[in-house]
Order: sequence, then structure tokens, then C-alpha cells
Amino acid sequence: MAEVVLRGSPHVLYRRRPALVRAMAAEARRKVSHVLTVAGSDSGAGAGIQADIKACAAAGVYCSSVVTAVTAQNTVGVQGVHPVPEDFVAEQLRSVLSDMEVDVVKTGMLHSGSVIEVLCSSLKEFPVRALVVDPVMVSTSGDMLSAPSTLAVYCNKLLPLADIVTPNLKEASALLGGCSLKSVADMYSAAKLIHSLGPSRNVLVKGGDLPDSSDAVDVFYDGEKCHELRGSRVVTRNTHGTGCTLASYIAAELAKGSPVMQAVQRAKSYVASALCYSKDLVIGNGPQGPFDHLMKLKNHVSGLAQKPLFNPDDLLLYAVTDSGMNKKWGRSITDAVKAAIEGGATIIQLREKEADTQDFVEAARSCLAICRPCNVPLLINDRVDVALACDADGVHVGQSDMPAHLVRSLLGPRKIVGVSCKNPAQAEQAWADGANYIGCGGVFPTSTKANNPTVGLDGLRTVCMASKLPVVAIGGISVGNARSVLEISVPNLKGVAVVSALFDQECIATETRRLRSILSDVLRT
Ligand SMILES: Cc1ncc(COP(=O)(O)OP(=O)(O)O)c(N)n1
Ligand SMILES: Cc1ncsc1CCOP(=O)(O)O
Ligand SMILES: [Mg+2]
Repeated sequence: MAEVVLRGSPHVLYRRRPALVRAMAAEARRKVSHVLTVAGSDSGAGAGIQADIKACAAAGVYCSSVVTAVTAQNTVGVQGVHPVPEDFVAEQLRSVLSDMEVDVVKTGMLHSGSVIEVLCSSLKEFPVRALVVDPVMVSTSGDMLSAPSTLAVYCNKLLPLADIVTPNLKEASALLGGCSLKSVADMYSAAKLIHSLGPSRNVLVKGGDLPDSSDAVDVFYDGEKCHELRGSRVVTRNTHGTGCTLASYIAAELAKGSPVMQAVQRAKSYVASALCYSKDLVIGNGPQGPFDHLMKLKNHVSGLAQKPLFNPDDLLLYAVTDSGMNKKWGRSITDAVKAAIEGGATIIQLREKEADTQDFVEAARSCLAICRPCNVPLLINDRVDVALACDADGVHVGQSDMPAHLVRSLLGPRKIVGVSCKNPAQAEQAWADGANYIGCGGVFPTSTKANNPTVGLDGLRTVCMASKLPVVAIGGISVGNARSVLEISVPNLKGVAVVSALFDQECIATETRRLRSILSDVLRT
């Protein structure tokens, strides 16, 4: 048996068998989430393989590529298509799938029935964790990218293997034999009908082309329920590639382990941010410019590198400030926030109902300078503008504030969005809108917020049970009753949010410490 000499340190030589060496190397290396895109090349680089690779890069996922066709296209339209022969598509598939540990396959332009058949056989030989099918048939410029004869092969062979299929209105209509889709209600029916053809487990019908809609509305059907996902429409000509990008980002999120609905929400939010960042880019003379996935996404990219995603455990002791109480005790907002953090608050919300905008932004900046080094997230109550101005970690909104889906698209995917909810329907909507957590209350009567009906511990339990998001309880909670709140013992109830129990007290740090110790004690038992 041949032996290999490995140099472990300058003075030590190890002798190992090759198989053992390979196993050790495999263990030592980091497993990277991996999407394989099977799609056409877009010479303009806004869509196709090029968009897929950039979207996966933005999501922090490795992307390999099998090219099915080479297109000559720009912002005017598609000037030519050069299909790659099926046996060479098969060879590329074998090269990647046999060697490179692909998690998720995403498909784009599949120009012929035989290419689809080649892909289906490869997926049977080399199964992957998930398949995302973007049924690219016609370019936005109206050019055909897939022969009409492929439709049957799509429906009978590829869709049954898919975890999610993401048609736009034209593609959904084509899959359903040419029916007309003109409203959100039509999209609901289309999503259910596509699902009932027996194909993909999840269907996302994209309503970007819906006429007369001020929102970008997509309909997601998971086989049981339709969810309406709304985002604000970004007015720009730079929309070429949004479909490929959305599907690739979904694939990237699935590769990282996100559940399907979360993957869709994150993808939608990423596309909205990318459109916002690049809405004024000038590239090309045609009617449809490409948007940019990375170049202008400074916040997104640096956010990926630096900021962790929302951690639900941060909801444990949620301190909400009150300017009236600070005035009463003669404290500055920064001293109040410092004391709460010193006592063990895990997240801070600035709820400054009377502050002038300028003062609010200044106060928020000063508080951020205190929170950031302590790794305590700082959220702003109600005011998205203030949060954007000072780059706060998120915003909390109620039912009559700015709708959460708009807050999400304005803040982007990596900020924290919280929504007040009193019943299961509101909790469901908060989730569909892309919120990170919900606040439920008032649990007990409180004089801090006027005219706020209480839901009691039973109402809190009902909302927690219905919520797919983590929950923080609020309203009349203090050291005297916090234990009874956490003891309802519903796993997604992550903590309590308090105002007067901390800020209407002589010593904020002492009261925070007392409350924190009760909460930690309940969690331990
Ligand atoms: C954590 C948390 N939950 C609920 C609320 C209440 O928000 P909202 O219903 O918008 O009422 P106001 O706080 O704006 O009066 C909250 N602020 N924080
Ligand atoms: C902001 C808010 N939302 C529901 S109840 C409430 C006030 C909570 O204040 P306190 O903790 O003093 O009862
Ligand atoms: Mg509010």
C-alpha cells in the first residue's frame, strides 16, 4: 500500500494511507451550499446563467452552471439563439453532478423536449435535495426561448420532479393551455390549477406583469393554502432578469436550508432591494435594461459579511423606551438605554411618540452607538424613515402603521421587522408580509398605551399557537407577572416586551436585572 507523507508542522512528519488522507481532508473542508443552474447564457448578462450566478453569489451560495443554449441578446431583445446539443448538455450535467455535491438544481431556458428529458434522467441518476423550475418560455421582449412542443414534456416529466415552479403570468397561462390571467383572483385559480395538474409541490405565480397594480403581487400555493405576497412596485426600466434572479435566490435559500416559504420571501425581498439599488442604472439603449445584482448592493453585501440574521432569542427581554417616562425621571434617552443594557435587556425599541424627526434621528444615532458594541439590536417604533436615516437594525409597526410588506421592501432583507398582532389572521399576514417576529398584547391592562384592548393569557396563547413567527408578549408585564406569561409554555413565545416595568422606575438597571433573572429562571426550569 502506497503511503503519503503529510507535513503537519515544521518538525513533524505523518505517514497516512491515501483513503484516510482523503477522508481527513473532506472532514476538514467546509461544506459549501451549492446551486447548479441549468439555463441559457445571456450575452447582456442581466438574465440567464449570468443572473443566476450573481444572485447565488449575493445569497452567499456557490453556483455551478450547465449551459443549454447561448443567446445573443441585449437591452433591445434576443438577436439569436444557439442551442447546445443535448449530448453535450448531458456531459456537462454528468461532470458537475457526479463530482460537486450539488444541493439544489435550478432550471431556466430549456429550449427543447430532449434537453428536458436529458435533465430528468440526470436527476434520476444523481438526485439532489430540491429542484426549482423557472419555466422560461418567452423572453420579456416577446422572443420565444422554448419550442411550443416542450410544453407537454415540461408538464409530464419535469414539473413532477420539482419542489417549486415559478411561472410569470404568460408562462402560467401557457402551462394552462392559454387561459387569460388578468387579476389576483385569476392568479389564485392559476396557482391551484397548475398544482392540480399533478406537478410541483409548490407553485409561485408571479404577478409582475399584472396590469393596473401598484403593488408587485405574487401568489404562492403550497398545496393547502394560497398566500398573497405583496411588495411595492419599483418603477424602473431595469427589470431584465428579475424572473431568473428570483428563482435562483429561492434555490440558494433552499440550498442553505430555508423552508420554501421563507426562501420565497427572502428572494422577493432581495429582488426588490436589487431593483431599488439599480433602478437608475443606464446600460444599453433598448426598452429593458438589466438590473444589477451586486455592484450597488453595498448594504446587502456588507450586511452579509458583518451582520448576523435576526436571532429570535433576542426577544427575551425587550425594552421599549418612553419619552414621557424619561422626562418624568429627568433622564436622557441614551442614559435610559445604557441602563437597560447594563441590566440585561436583549433588544431595544425606541418608541418616541412625541419627538421631532430631527431629534428622533439624533437620539437613534446616539443609541445605536451604545447598542452596537454590546450586540444589542436597536429597533425604531413606527418610523421607517428614522430607521433608514440612522441605519437602525429594524422597525416595529402596528396594524394601523405602514403595512409590513412595505416596511420589508423599504428596509431590505436583512433588517428586523416586527408587527403587533392580536389574532391569528394578523399573525398569518405578518408572516406572509415577511416580518421576523410579532408582538402580541396587551396581555394585561396598561396605562402606557391608551385604548388598547387586552387579549389576556388565553389570547396570547391562541396567537402563539397560530403564529409561524416567534412572539414577544407586551402590555402590563412586570416582575410580578412575567413568570405567568412565559409559563404558558408555547415554544415560539420568546420573551416579554416592557415599558413601565423598566423605564417608570427609580433605577432602570436594577429593575432590568430583576426581570432578566426571572426570565432566565423560567427558561432554565
Ligand atoms: C414589541 C412590540 N409589540 C407591540 C408594540 C405596539 O406597536 P403598535 O401596535 O404599533 O402601537 P405603538 O407602540 O405604535 O403605540 C410595540 N411597540 N412593540
Ligand atoms: C406599546 C404597547 N403595545 C401594546 S401594550 C403597549 C404598552 C406596554 O407598556 P407597559 O409595559 O408599560 O404596559
Ligand atoms: Mg405603532
